[in-house]
Amino acid sequence: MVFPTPGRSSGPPAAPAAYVAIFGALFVLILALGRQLARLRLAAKKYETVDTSDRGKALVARVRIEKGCVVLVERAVLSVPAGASPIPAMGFLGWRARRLLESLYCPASLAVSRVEDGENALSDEIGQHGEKLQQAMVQSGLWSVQQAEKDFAWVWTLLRVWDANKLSFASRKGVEQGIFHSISRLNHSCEPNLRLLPTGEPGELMAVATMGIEPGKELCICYPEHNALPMLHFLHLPTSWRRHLLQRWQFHCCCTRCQVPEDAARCFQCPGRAGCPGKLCVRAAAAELLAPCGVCGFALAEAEMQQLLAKEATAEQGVNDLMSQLKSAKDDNFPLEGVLHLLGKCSEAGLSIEHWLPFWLLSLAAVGSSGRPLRVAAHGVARSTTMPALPGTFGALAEKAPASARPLLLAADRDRQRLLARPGASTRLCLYLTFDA
Ligand SMILES: C[S@@+](CC[C@H](N)C(=O)[O-])C[C@H]1O[C@@H](n2cnc3c(N)ncnc32)[C@H](O)[C@@H]1O
Repeated sequence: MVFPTPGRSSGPPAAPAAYVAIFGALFVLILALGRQLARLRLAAKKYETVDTSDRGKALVARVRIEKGCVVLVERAVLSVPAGASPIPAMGFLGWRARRLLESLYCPASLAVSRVEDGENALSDEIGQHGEKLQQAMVQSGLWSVQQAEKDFAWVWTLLRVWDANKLSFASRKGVEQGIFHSISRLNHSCEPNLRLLPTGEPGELMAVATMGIEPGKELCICYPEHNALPMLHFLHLPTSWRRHLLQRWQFHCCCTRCQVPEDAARCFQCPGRAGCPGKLCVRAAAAELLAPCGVCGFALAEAEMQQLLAKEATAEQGVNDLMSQLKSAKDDNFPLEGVLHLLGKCSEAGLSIEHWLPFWLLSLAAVGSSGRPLRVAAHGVARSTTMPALPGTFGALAEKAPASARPLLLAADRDRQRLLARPGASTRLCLYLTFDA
């Protein structure tokens, strides 16, 4: 005796036409849902991609974006541990990822290897114009000699894309480098309005607004997130130095800050009427001369300007010597006295507190007097540009500092108290980066 299987109809089989109709209807429904979801996602997107006349494509805000808002979260299309060659990973890319990467900005050659890039620069591995690429592909073990010859063109394209678009970031796996579909479209600015932060997930980053952004405004990040010096962020450097470091990306920065003739990182206290809070800034392009005071209009004669610039150069020489000393310094012999002495020299030279030399020395002094290991503090600032609030104040430091260093220390103390008094100031104090204040 044959029993019907439970759930199975014992009646005549359904007509194939009915199945086709059901599957057809389901397919149409899924398509419509997909389209609706895509539309919703687009509506929720806070940015759009536009073409610019001088810096390729750019992302601009579609809506008003509030400070602290997460503008986008994205997983890298391709990521590898920092310093590792991306060539083997390229051998495993699917066609969709390849197409996506091929659509990103692609320069004609690789950036020249620079000391600050460390070892294993891509241009060292394969030559600036890909001369040694086929050899590197075969050495990776993923390509035969014949296949390397065939795939050369697209791997060479992807490597240039990689070199121009890769970003370094920390994740649970350690420091990684990766390229992204949207994040890699963000241009650089020396007054960025976004900061990239790791979400903690491997290969994932989020872009957070560091200020309120109006619709139509370009969204920008700061490319060299690593410090140029221990505890001095790239954004505090003088224009000429920023320009030098940006050569790594092979472009001349056309952000608004770089277009302004006065260099805010090289300013002197106004020597005009007593107590004038104004500054005289170096004009970056015009043969090292100073612009008149923005507050009282006081202007120096050329000979006096030369004198001030000579004093600045002497202070800078002292700082260069300190840098060499710091490179070999151990955590337990932090040269605090040397730092305070140099701060005094900066004060005597009339440098304003925003000038990069005193700014850097003040940061060092704060860490040096807190008893924190220099290495830990420098790393904290390099990765996040924020520092845990330091226990001591600049005021306390001023008591034991040479008299010449006191004016700058006391001014820094007032600034710090003002920062701490702001609503929302937390125990994590953004001491060194005031651009997003
Ligand atoms: C990661 S891509 C950014 C997106 C790129 N604009 C595009 O069209 O896809 C980096 C390149 O954009 C250009 N770029 C980015 N920021 C710039 C800036 N501030 N000034 C000039 N060019 C810039 C440079 O050509 C740089 O190599």
